[in-house]
Amino acid sequence: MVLCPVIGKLVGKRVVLASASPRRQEILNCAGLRFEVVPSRFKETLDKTLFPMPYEYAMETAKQKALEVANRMNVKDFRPPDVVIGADTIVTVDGMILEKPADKRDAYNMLSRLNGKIHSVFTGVAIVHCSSKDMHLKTEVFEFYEETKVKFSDLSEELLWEYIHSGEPMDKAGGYGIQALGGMLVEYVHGDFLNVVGFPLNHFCKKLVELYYPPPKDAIHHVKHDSIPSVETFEGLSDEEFGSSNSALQNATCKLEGESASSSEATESLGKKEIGQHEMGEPVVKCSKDMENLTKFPSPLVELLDGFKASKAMFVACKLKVFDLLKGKAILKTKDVADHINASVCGTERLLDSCTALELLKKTKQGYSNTELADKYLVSDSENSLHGYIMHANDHVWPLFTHLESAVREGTNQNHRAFEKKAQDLFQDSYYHSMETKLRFMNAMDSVIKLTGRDVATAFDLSKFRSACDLGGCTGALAQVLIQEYPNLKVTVFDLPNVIENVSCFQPTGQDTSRITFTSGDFFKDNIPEADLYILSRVLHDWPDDKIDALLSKISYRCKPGCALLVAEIVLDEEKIDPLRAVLQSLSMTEGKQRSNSEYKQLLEKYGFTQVQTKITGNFLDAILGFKKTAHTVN
Ligand SMILES: C[S@@+](CC[C@H](N)C(=O)[O-])C[C@H]1O[C@@H](n2cnc3c(N)ncnc32)[C@H](O)[C@@H]1O
Repeated sequence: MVLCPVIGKLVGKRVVLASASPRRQEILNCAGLRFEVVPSRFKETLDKTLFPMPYEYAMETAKQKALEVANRMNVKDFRPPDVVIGADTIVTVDGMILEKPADKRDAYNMLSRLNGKIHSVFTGVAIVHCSSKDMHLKTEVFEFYEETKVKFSDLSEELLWEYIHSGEPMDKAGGYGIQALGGMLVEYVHGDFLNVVGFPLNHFCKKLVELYYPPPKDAIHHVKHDSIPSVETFEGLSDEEFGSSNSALQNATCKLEGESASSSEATESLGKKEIGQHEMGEPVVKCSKDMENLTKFPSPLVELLDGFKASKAMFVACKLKVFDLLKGKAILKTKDVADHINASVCGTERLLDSCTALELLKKTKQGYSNTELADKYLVSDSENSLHGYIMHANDHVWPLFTHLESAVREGTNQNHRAFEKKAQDLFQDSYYHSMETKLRFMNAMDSVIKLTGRDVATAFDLSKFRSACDLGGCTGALAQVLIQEYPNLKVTVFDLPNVIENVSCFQPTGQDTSRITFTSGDFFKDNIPEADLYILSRVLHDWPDDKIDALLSKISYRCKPGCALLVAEIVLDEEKIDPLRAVLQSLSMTEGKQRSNSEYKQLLEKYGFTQVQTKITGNFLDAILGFKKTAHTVN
């Protein structure tokens, strides 16, 4: 239930709390806010001496926490959330800022400083509104702080230590938690209690009012519509009106003359308050923005409803090479584009307009041209082109997803329905069943690694390894990055014979590839080459447990103590609901599955790899590294 009408302003928006604090989550949850939690990775290490006032430090830290999350999510999800909320709580006493204690001794020092005295608790809050254009994040930051004074009783050493040994002080600013055992230390509080807990809810709601309910404008603005006379609207009803129990009011849609409902019907449903004076003989309907929001089609659902149309529009424009035609500074009229792509003028116009609405093209009087985003990623021969991956999505993934309902009902891959061919082996029978599909798949893999390979290769320091073997290394795109990053490394790319036969057309010109060797074989049946470092990039998620067992047993057997296995996959969160692209990818129902960090760790440990570390890169693929401890025996 949404208790506070201003919180309702955030309904339908993707709101993220950039804080791991369970107390902040609880306060905002209780207020009825729906949000995701993405703890910030911003280190709280700003130089305190740069801030004349302690609350300035708290506000800056809150802002940096929120911005870090907004940036990370923009890169990860290719679009930012709508709102990110950051907060930072500090305690100040005798001009000193106290944050979370590092250990028990630190907690003792802090609590001794507070003992018997009045101190201030400041929480800085940043509300960051996000948007993005061509993947460039734009932010608007609104900040505030709240101060609460707290008086500690005179406490004995024994009590202080007893409290410290309870473990409660460790993750709390100032070393105490007022909402739990720490409440016993406090004589009185002046100000907002929840601010001491970690989040000044009252001030937050006031800030939302300020942001979303600007004072009513004297000016009434005119709404223009082709088929109806211009009418006037007021913006911003009061909270009271917004929260009115009159359900007819809440459910009412603004009805204007010329629309199907008569004005008397409108008067009835909206009540007198909503129907204004007649000016110049025209009815004036006062329609608050809040009511619009309540009755508006929820935007996240609109995005989901239309998402498939947007994807397909981009796929088709790529397939017809529209972006290739408009590459660089080219500007073309509809007719010219239609002629070049051999398509109808009316169909081409609709496609070009849709791509413009999707911000892939720009439209001016002179014609259509590529946006920066399209030039960089959608032109088929650009350095960072995702064209290959998009064609794979169009020609392979799309048909599979048209049978999603059957996939869910039957719990199986839908190759037989989508391609009229049962796939015993995903690669031989599906991706590689013709030269065309094989090259398309190889192109898709190549294009993704060109964009993410560097992050995988540098997720860990691999400089101590002299030889690597990229199992299922496909075109050798990751091998290319590895030899550039590590001058002493030689890489063997191991893949199926019909892949290795075709790698030559993917090799970069003018680069030294002498440290890369291509070897063909089947990693389930054949011996795998010897190496210090084995790599499995996007291999494990494709196979069922028995195949994984065969492959990892073989690698473990070949891998000498001190040597390592590097896995590149999208790592799911422990709840397996994030990142979205991995969750959705699993719907195509290959026999394999996506895994969480703890599952990858367990899997690697099962096959004799220790010190397993994971790096979430923030790019398309994450990296997991484990070291072989002792020789593993294959059963
Ligand atoms: C999903 S692709 C990943 C390619 C590449 N590692 C990457 O991350 O872009 C899986 C690769 O494993 C290869 N592969 C599949 N089955 C194989 C097998 N039995 N032996 C060797 N390679 C195999 C495929 O040919 C393909 O190149």
